[in-house]
Amino acid sequence: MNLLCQDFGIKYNMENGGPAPEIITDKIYANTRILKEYFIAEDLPDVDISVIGLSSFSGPEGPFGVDVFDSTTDYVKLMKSIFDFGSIQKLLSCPKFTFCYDALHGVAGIYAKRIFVEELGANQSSLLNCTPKEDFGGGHPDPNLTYAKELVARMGLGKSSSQNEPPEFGAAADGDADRNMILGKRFFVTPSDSVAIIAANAVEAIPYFASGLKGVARSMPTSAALDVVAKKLNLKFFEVPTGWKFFGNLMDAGLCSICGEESFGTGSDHIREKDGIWAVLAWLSILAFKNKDNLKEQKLVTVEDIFLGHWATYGRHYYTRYDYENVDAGAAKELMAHLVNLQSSLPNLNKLIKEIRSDVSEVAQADEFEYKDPVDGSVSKHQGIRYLFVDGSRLVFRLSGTGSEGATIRVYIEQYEKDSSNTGRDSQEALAPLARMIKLSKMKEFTGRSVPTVIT
Ligand SMILES: O=P(O)(O)OC[C@H]1O[C@H](O)[C@H](O)[C@@H](O)[C@@H]1O
Repeated sequence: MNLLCQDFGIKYNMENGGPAPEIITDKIYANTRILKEYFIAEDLPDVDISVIGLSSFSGPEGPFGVDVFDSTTDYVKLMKSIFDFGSIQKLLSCPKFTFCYDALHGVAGIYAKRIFVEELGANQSSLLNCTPKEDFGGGHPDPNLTYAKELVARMGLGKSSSQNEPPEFGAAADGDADRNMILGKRFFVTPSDSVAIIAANAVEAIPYFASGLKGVARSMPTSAALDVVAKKLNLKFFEVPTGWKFFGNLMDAGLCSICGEESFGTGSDHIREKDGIWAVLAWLSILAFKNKDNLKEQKLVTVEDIFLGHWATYGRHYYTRYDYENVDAGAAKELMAHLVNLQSSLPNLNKLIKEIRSDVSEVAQADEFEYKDPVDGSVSKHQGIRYLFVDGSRLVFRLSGTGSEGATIRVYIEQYEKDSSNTGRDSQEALAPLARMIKLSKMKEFTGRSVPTVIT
């Protein structure tokens, strides 16, 4: 990677293994447009990647080797340097603590067997879909309430007909194991809350963070649950555009220890990507810490108990995301332009809001999110259209950068509730008045859609 950067004449540290910054991907793209030919080494024998060892070859530029190694061994070593495996082991061996991990037939299965079963002593029956399959067993390896169906049913969420008592703790990973979903018994953990709770408990529960957090960060559309933790704990805080590369810069500069995105990505500065297994170990560490003097008691501290305690201290950020998938790309662009237009006059905007629902608070600030990287000074514009309300609520519109057909419009709806007697409501119900504000976007008129394709 370093070579690549030198070739491009750019001074960028890409040895950190994180996603490439735009300046590099732009250069790569430019190169693909001037490439005239490439060579294929047709007679290179296959390397059996199921066998560990070094294979030597000779090529036109001299001898070279292909080293096949077991990446789980390196990963286990790294995780052992971060977490207290002994305390997690005690938790997992407590008969009252039940656990379920769903790898959705992705690569996480290999790591789950090695870490949760072999290293930490979890029961083999705790693992669901942990054999990696090329077609993911016909499923879609996305760790969310829609696609992790089996886990969701086992955890007592959704329309489960099972009579069995759900496990205390459940988690899932996506196909390449960088994203995660965390669940408690009959309890969904939003990714925005997950990173906030990990940050609030990291110093006490995770040895790697024992000397304190350098700072925390979230992507713009992720809820502000992390902001209130940072404020109370007096931590450096960053709000960055969507995309992990922005966290990497902060981490390389020693400014950020823990970060997360609403799109089920959570991680720390141990690497420069999100890490699905790390997130599960972080949650197991918090549960182990909260239960350290409690394992022989009648009742364990549950995921839900941790949430109730957290909301009592920090308040709750009700949060939901609506996705309108595969809409006409032109219509999506027009809708976004209309939303930007609406921002030109706050009085007019607030008049429209009151006409839709008089009990929704006024917009105090409306803008397109723009980020100036504090490390390299680069500026990223048009990173989502924000409506920030006087009472701390937010409505954010963004075009997905990963959708495969047409355009996907994401709408993020968030409302802050400080009063602890009001933090236990159903989030769709609590957010219903604010969700009506989607009308501002003329969604139906532009796209023909009156309901989202997916609600998370
Ligand atoms: O643009 P979206 O479809 O919302 O996807 C956003 C996500 O894209 C990729 O998966 C990146 O690795 C994530 O860091 C980012 O959150």
